[in-house]
Amino acid sequence: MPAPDLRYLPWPAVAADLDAPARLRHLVAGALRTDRPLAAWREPGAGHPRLVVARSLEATYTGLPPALDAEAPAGFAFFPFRDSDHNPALFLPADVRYDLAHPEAVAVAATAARELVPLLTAWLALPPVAELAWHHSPQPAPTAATEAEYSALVSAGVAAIGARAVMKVVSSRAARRPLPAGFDPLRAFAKLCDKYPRAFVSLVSVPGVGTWLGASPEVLAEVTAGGQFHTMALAGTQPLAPDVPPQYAIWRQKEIEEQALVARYIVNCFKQLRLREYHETGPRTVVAGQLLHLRTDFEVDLKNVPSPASLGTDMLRLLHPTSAVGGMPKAAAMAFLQQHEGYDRAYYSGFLGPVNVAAPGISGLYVNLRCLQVRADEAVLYAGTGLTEDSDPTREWQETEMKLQTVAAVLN
Ligand SMILES: C=C(O[C@@H]1C=C(C(=O)O)C=C[C@H]1O)C(=O)O
Repeated sequence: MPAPDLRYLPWPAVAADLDAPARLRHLVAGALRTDRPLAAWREPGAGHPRLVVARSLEATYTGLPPALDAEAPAGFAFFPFRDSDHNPALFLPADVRYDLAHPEAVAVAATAARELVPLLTAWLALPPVAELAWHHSPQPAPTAATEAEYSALVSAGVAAIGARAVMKVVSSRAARRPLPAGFDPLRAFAKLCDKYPRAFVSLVSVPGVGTWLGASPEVLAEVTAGGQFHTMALAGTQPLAPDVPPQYAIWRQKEIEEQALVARYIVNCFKQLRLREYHETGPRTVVAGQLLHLRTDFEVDLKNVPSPASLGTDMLRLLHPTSAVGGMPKAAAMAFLQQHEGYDRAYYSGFLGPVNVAAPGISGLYVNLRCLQVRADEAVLYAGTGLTEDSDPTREWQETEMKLQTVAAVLN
C-alpha cells in the first residue's frame, strides 16, 4: 500500500531494463557519487533486501539511540559500541527508499522531496557505472592482536573476574585480511544474504565513517507488526557438528552460566521498568552460520504494558551494550575493556537496523556482530568471546577464529 508520506519515482530510461539487483547497484552508485550515507539490509528470513539513502551526512548525526515508537522518524540506526567523535552515533533518515520486493519505483520521503527529487532524477538518469566509490574510514586501521596478545587479554579478564572486579567480561579483537582483487561490497552483501538466510545481513557506507558489512545472529530490540517487543539473550558458542542435530548439542557449565548471566541482565532491565508481564522461552540451541549458540527469547505484548509507546525505546537504552558484548556489571566491564582491550571496536558490537521503514511501528535492531570494515586495501574483521572464571586463553582464541569465519566467507 503506498504510504501518504512518500512520493514514488519511476525509473528513467537508462534503468528501465535493469533487474531489481542492478537497480539497487544503480541507486547505490548514485548515493556514493554524491557522498550520501546509505544502508542496505536483509532481515532474517526475508526474501528481499531494502535500501535507504540519507539526504546528507549532517542529517545522520544523532546524539541519542533511536526512539522505537510508531511516531518516530523512519530510518536506519548505526550505533557504535561507544559513542565518540571518531565513531559517532548515526541515524540515516529514510529520505530515499528502495525495496527489492517492489522494484518498480524508488520512494522519496515527502519531507525531502523538494530537495531530493530533482537530484535523484539526475543521478538515476546517468549511465550505470562498473566501479563504485565506497566510503572509507579516515581513522588508522586498528591493531590486530596476536594470539599471545589476545591470550594476555583473556588472562587479565579471568584475573579481574577472580578478583571480583567484574562477573563477566567480553573480550574481543580485530583481524586484518587483504581484500581479494576486485572485491565488491554489494556482491559480498548478496553472498552473505544467500549464505546466511537466518541472519540480519547489512551493508552500511557513510562518508567519513566507512563501509561495514555483517551477518548478525542477535536481535537487540525488535518491535513487530503484531505489537510485540522482542529481545534475546544469546551466548555460549560451539561449532556446528555436521552429523549432530543442534538440539543434541551438549553445553558445558561455563557456557550455561555465561548465557544465564545475559538472560538475567535482560530480566533486570525489565525490572527497572517495573515490567512483569513478559514471556521467556529457552534457553535453546540455535544455529548461526557454522556455529551454535544458546538463546533465550523474551517477548512482551505491548497491549499489556502501561506505556507501550516507550517500552522499546526505554529497553534499547537500558540494553545497549548488553552483557553479551560488554559484560556485567556494565560499568565495571566497560572500564576493564577501555583499559585492557587495546583497540577501538568502532561499530563492532554496536547496533544497527531499521526503524519505522517497513511501516510505522516496526523496528528491528541487531547487535553488530560477525562484521567487517571495508578499507581501501584490506578488511578488518572483529570477534569477541564472553569470559568467565573458567576461560582458557587457547579456547577463547579458537572461538574468535571460528566467529571470524562467518563474515570471512566473503573474502574467499
Ligand atoms: C561477541 C560476539 O558474540 C557474542 C558472544 C558469544 C559468546 O561469548 O559465546 C556468543 C554470541 C554473541 O552474543 C562476537 O560474535 O563477536
